[in-house]
Amino acid sequence: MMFKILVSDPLSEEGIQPLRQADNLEIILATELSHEALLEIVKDVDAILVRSQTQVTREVIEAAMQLKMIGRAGVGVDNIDLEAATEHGIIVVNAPDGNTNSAAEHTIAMMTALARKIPQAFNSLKIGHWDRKSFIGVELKNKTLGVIGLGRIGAEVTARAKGQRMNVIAYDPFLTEEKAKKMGIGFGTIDDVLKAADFITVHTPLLKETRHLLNKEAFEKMKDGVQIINCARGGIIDEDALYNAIVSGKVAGAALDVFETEPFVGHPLLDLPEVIATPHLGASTKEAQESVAVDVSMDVVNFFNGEAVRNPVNLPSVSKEVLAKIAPFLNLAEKLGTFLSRLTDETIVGVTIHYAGELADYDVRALTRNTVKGILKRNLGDHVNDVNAKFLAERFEIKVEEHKTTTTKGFLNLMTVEVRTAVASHRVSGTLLNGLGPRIVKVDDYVVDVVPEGHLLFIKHKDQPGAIGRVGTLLAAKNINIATMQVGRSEVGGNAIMMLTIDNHVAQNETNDLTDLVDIYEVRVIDL
Ligand SMILES: NC(=O)C1=CN([C@@H]2O[C@H](COP(=O)(O)OP(=O)(O)OC[C@H]3O[C@@H](n4cnc5c(N)ncnc54)[C@H](O)[C@@H]3O)[C@@H](O)[C@H]2O)C=CC1
Ligand SMILES: O=C(O)CCC(=O)C(=O)O
Repeated sequence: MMFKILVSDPLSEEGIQPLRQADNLEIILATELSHEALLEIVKDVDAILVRSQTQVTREVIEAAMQLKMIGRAGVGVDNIDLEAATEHGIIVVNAPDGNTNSAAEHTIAMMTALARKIPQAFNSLKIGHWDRKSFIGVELKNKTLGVIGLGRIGAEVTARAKGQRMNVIAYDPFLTEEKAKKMGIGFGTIDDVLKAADFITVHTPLLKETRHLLNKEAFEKMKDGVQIINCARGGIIDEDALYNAIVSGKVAGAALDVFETEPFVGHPLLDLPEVIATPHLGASTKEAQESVAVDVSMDVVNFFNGEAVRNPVNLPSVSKEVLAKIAPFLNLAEKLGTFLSRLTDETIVGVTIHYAGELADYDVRALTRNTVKGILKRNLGDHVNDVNAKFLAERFEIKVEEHKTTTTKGFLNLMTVEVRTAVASHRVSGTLLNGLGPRIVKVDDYVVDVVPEGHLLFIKHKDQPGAIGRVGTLLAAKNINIATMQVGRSEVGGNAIMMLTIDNHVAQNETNDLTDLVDIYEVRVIDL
């Protein structure tokens, strides 16, 4: 099968070689598209690869009827509507490591250029002035750099700033005093950083919590003559507040690579001599562009070959080691979900998954997703997948819970899934038997031993002589061949179940006359 991959922002040609080499991918290079042209071209593509220009909005996602994947060759995914992608079951991947170094180097270059007024001096020289008085700078040595956001780039900037003999103080919600000590930097609240720093650089994502993190109040807390660097995302700084803080003399200078609205042209900030700027060039190096394009292309190749992706944004990533351990259970998890969804016609309001034995040691989130996917498939078919399973469960107000216990009776591993409706609950347990594969070992209170595969008939009956024979005779009359049969009962003469595997699918209504038989209460067709 061929998949169409739209590359709608300029990506390094060397970097997209993995796409070109894949024989199931057709690449469409179409950059600088108008909004209308983008809406048209996405209609039949299977994946879109972007940098930061293309706005992958809900409208674009909803116009792309075949879309399965969005790849961001870079870190920030604020140009992609993640909620809409997740809702539509579209996986979003990014390339979080490939441009870290370039962005950190750009930050240091901007800070140095700012401190020494290099762009301003160059502009002056270009128009014929040999002016050595107007461009007195400051040294970086012994100045304090405040780093807000100590992730990949923030940490690289910190290491380089220390090389410049700067003191660094950082704030990040995940930074501990111990870690700061180990890194040889100061640790504090955001206010401590704002108050202490001579230079402040931001390296957070743009989130609700970080929008306008540097606003009027924040500038008021800073030292007089502070200088600001932003090579992360435009909206982190309130540009109007920055403008006022520069004009008032509070802020001595700002180096900006990113802006609230891009392209950023004709803005009053650009008229201020204290401001230097680049047009979002943090990641614009040959090395970074090649690296991010390779990373995202490899994930596209993996995805369309049915393999796990390395850098999912709207799915928790699973390490290779964890995946190797849980992979054999993924199929079992989905089958248990599918099985349970067929045991009731009532609305499911809750799902609890008990992981026991060796499963208790694993990161089982992928198994939970697969179980929920199996449950929802009955009504949603292909509309539910790994990406949107939990999202859809939330939307349908189905409460999903996980429990773990290291002890199991008789099994090395056991997954028990319970679904609750307003009137009843049902449980099914499954295990992976060493060398024998998956088995369903319990349904509600009945112990069974069934391979979860193919076409099943689940029959509730009364434990009476003749019940099984009557079912066999009627199925034979319908030319339905029984491949295997399991029987379980709660007590002699009490309620019992039969689980039959049959050779071909039968429709539920073809089994209606089975319930007319004496002592047969309920028949459910389950295709696994
Ligand atoms: N100018 C450019 O071309 C480039 C810009 N970027 C941008 O740089 C930023 C940082 O990227 P990475 O370091 O790769 O991301 P990262 O995810 O490794 O680090 C972000 C850090 O920000 C911290 N953070 C989140 N909320 C915070 C808050 N309220 N206050 C303080 N810290 C907070 C997080 O805990 C995390 O440690 C992103 O916005 C990314 O989009 C990245 C590459 C190139
Ligand atoms: O693609 C680019 O050049 C921008 C990179 C960027 O901003 C990011 O990775 O977050």
